[in-house]
Amino acid sequence: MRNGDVAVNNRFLRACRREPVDRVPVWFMRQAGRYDPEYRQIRETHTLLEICREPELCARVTRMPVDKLGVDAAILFSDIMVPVGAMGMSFSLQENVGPVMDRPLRTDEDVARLHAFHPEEALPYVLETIRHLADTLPVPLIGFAGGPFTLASYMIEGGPSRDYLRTKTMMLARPDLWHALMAKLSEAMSIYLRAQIEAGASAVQIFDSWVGSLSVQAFRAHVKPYVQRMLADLAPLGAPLIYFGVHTGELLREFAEAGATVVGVDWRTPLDRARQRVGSSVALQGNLDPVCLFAPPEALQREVEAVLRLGAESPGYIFNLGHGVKPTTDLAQLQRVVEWVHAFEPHSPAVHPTKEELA
Ligand SMILES: Cc1c2[nH]c(c1CCC(=O)O)Cc1[nH]c(c(CCC(=O)O)c1C)Cc1[nH]c(c(CCC(=O)O)c1C)Cc1[nH]c(c(C)c1CCC(=O)O)C2
Repeated sequence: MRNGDVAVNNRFLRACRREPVDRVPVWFMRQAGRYDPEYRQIRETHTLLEICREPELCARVTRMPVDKLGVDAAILFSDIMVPVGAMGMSFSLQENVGPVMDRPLRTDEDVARLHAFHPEEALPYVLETIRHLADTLPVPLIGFAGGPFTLASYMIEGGPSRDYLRTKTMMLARPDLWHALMAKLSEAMSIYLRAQIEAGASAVQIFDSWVGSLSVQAFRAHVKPYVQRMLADLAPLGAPLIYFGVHTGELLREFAEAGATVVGVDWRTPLDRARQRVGSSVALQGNLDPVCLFAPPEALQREVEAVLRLGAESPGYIFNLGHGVKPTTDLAQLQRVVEWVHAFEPHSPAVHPTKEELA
């Protein structure tokens, strides 16, 4: 694969497709962010949404971790809330808090007012950024959108939440309204992701970060059909489809069944257990605890290697954190992790302690 004169490193895409790889591919959720002094400097003069709206700057920020860390994929710099604005709900991104809606979504009228959007018309800058990156990056570009539960939770709660009380109450008390909302969100995000792939994203990730707050039964009844529909709509495009949320150990099998081709795993579930749950037809991505990046290098290296041994046991594995890079992380620690992941021999049989050694 080439971009003009640049050869594109495709080990990330090969691993997504469970094909043999020379090295385990690695990228980090939130790999462009406040841990990087250059990013903090840009943020002194631009808000996050301003960066998103300026294709040249947005492409530069997207590319920074590729050049600084040596990761095997870039992820579009944007936010899951960007298309929420295009659907007619205004919000702000508050530092150290997250998205806060100007007016939360609570009533039938609020759901009726939410509208579909044409990505080329409503968010032309996103697609322009993707086109520019797809022509110039030395690694594949991952596009993304928020998952329907996570977007609904911000809309309904009005901001971050601990217990998703209003969201789950709507699900139970007003199933008709809930289903209307899920249908609108999943359809809009599926159109948005399709546009990203058509503009040049090689893979997409659905960040349903907070869906792990649901029981397996609630996920099956109230969310899974919509995720399944999104994934089925996108499957014919041939791009790998990553589905991720935190606290989702019990849901991993459901994610694979819903049609994800790559399942993201947080740090709570060991990757061998995740593999048992999802079967052999999908790839896995994860799952170093982001807090391990605050450990001394020797301790960090042990943790990275422990993750690699479990993850690389079967084909189709992408190294990542179990959630996003924390803002106070040391950039040098991320560089070390990339080096160690790339030094690991993916095909060497994992070294298991013998029964005698364990005894
Ligand atoms: C839940 C969620 C959001 N946004 C996103 C999610 C899903 C991933 C996850 O679970 O973390 C997705 C997201 N947000 C951002 C990206 C960029 C791409 C990347 O490097 O991963 C991605 C993939 C930029 C951003 N989006 C945000 C930042 C924080 C830094 C800044 O304000 O510049 C970044 C880099 C703001 C944001 N936006 C959101 C939150 C919770 C926050 C953090 C608030 C804070 O810590 O100040 C909503």
